[in-house]
Amino acid sequence: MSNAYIEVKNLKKYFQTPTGNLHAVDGLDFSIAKGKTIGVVGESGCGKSTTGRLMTMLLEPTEGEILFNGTDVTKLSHKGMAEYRKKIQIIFQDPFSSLNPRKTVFHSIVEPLDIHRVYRDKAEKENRVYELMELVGLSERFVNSYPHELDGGRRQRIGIARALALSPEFIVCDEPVSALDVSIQAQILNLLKRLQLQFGYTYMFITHDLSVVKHFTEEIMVMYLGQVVEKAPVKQLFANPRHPYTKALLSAIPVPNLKKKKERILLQGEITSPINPKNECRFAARCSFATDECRSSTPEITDLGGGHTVRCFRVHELEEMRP
Ligand SMILES: Nc1ncnc2c1ncn2[C@@H]1O[C@H](COP(=O)(O)OP(=O)(O)OP(=O)(O)O)[C@@H](O)[C@H]1O
Repeated sequence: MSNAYIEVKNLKKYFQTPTGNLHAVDGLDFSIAKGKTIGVVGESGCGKSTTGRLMTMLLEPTEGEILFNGTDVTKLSHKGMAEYRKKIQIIFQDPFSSLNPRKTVFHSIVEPLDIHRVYRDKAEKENRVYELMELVGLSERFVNSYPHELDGGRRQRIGIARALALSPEFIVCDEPVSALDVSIQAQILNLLKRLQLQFGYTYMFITHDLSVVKHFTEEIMVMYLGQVVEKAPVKQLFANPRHPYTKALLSAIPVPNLKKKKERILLQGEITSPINPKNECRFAARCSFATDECRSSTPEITDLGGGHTVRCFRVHELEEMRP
């Protein structure tokens, strides 16, 4: 038996739509070690947020297992689920829409403590709110401010303080910096990193932007239409991406050094529908290397060793073709 802290097996989420079953997440397998971060990357609609919501059980999976310390949380009793919910938290992209505009900073942060009745003593509870504000770098002078009176970075700090309130173990960060200015992005990423070092949090970091996770995660999982097409330790993925889709994503990251100018790979062709997907490689319609085999059967995952896996029929052939 594996001793992974979090282990996900064959996780699926299908949504019923008027035209058929939409395969939002279609057979994910991965694990996360305690205190580490997994990055989940891919274009809009590939199933990143659905994966995050499944991990926090805000959505019920259609199939599959989510083992948390060896316990399958998809099968928890009502009481067991209440305990699990305290250990896992989610930080959303847009704190403005996830915060109640009529609640002050104090009331936003105290809410999870009240819902879970953590403190009987009022003074202790207030102290905890101030402690959380300090942890996330939010000055006490904002305690009675409303979200609209604060900038995006400070609003996200409230979102983080709320997520930390119940002392979680695992935090899903769903595009936590995408709505922020670049200068503020770095501050929030540094804060999340510092908190991880201080409290040993395990993170799932969801983003459409590979450059954001480069210095933040140990491992990256690239998703395309509900499936993982490539998973690797972060350095390996940036140094030697093997799936044509990962290569295209990486080619879109601007490089500051003009001498190292790289060619951007533009993806052409229509994105395959996630509704009742055919038996084919889901990337085939946009892949310039696709063959008849790619258009008539689904590739299995190839294990390249060292934690690097790829879902592509032609992975070895394409490596040989490299200049
Ligand atoms: N409640 C729902 N009902 C029907 N379809 C849904 C539902 N939620 C998500 N989907 C569909 O599932 C697919 C995956 O959506 P998801 O939001 O997980 O993608 P994403 O990668 O997070 O995209 P984005 O970055 O735009 O949020 C999309 O095709 C989306 O339209």
